[in-house]
Amino acid sequence: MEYVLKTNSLCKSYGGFRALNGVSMSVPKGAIYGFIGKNGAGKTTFIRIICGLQEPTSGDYVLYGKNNTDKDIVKSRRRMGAIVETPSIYLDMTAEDNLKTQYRILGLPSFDGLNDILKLVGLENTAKKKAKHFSLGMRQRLGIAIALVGDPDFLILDEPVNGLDPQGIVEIRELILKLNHEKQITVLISSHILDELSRLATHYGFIDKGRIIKEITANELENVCRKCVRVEVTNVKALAVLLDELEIKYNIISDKTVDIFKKINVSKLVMLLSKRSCEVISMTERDENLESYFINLIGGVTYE
Ligand SMILES: Nc1ncnc2c1ncn2[C@@H]1O[C@H](COP(=O)(O)OP(=O)(O)OP(=O)(O)O)[C@@H](O)[C@H]1O
Repeated sequence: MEYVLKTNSLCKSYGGFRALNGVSMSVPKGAIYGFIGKNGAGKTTFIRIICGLQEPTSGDYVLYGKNNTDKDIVKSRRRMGAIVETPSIYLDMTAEDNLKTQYRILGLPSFDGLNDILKLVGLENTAKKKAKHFSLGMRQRLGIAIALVGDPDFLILDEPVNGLDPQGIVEIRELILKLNHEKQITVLISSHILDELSRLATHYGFIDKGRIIKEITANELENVCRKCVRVEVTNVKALAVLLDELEIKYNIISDKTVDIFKKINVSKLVMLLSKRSCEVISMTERDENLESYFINLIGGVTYE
């Protein structure tokens, strides 16, 4: 597997406080990597370090094959666009002038591709409207447009849908998917809006108290979180044999419980089992999602 970013035991201390405590994570090329953690978990600190805005206290990382201590890390960073915390836009300027400013900051010789970027983020018709008159969603899309100047193939977005209304959230989602699918841009996206992230991400990294507690692919997570009915019976073996006969998928959880991954006809199941001297003690529908998975991971604590 090819990785855009690999970090190795990154630590960051502020005085005596460890904001990052040995973060090792890997972002595969082509991924939409959902970076999940509650407020204060260390997401922004991590992103600031990767963007070169802060130095790690210890540990290192490799971005596009270059170690952060390597002089050529600057070249790797040119392949990256980012929004850290809030997008850096000039409110008194139009979308076009904001982009032109970014072209100049990056020292690009012409404004080639500017109109394409405006179109891509759906701001091509904003003409002379200044960014201060944009909706929050438009500002966020302008922030992404600015991050796209220089044609990056890795985009880092820190909480891009925070504070947006449902329509704004959908627009950002569609934009991120378009950038990933059509332009093959790898995206690292931090968020604590897990329902939204679960519609996008191909990979997840969970951070808590400055530590990565789990990395998992969306497919793996789907298997873990599959909708199922948990059935408690007096004879698991009899239930397993019956489910095999009916070609229904299941997981044996304990010597009394089985998770069944299909809608089942309860009365039929109870009747068939009773013929095999097996009683059903209880039956519960389980629908674990990204949010409950995360809460379980961090030890059952709710988050803001
Ligand atoms: N410059 C700083 N000086 C001291 N402490 C800091 C500094 N920056 C961040 N911290 C602390 O480090 C911890 C991690 O902060 P960080 O902003 O990285 O978290 P986060 O996961 O991005 O949270 P949020 O979702 O609220 O943005 C927090 O406890 C924060 O108070």
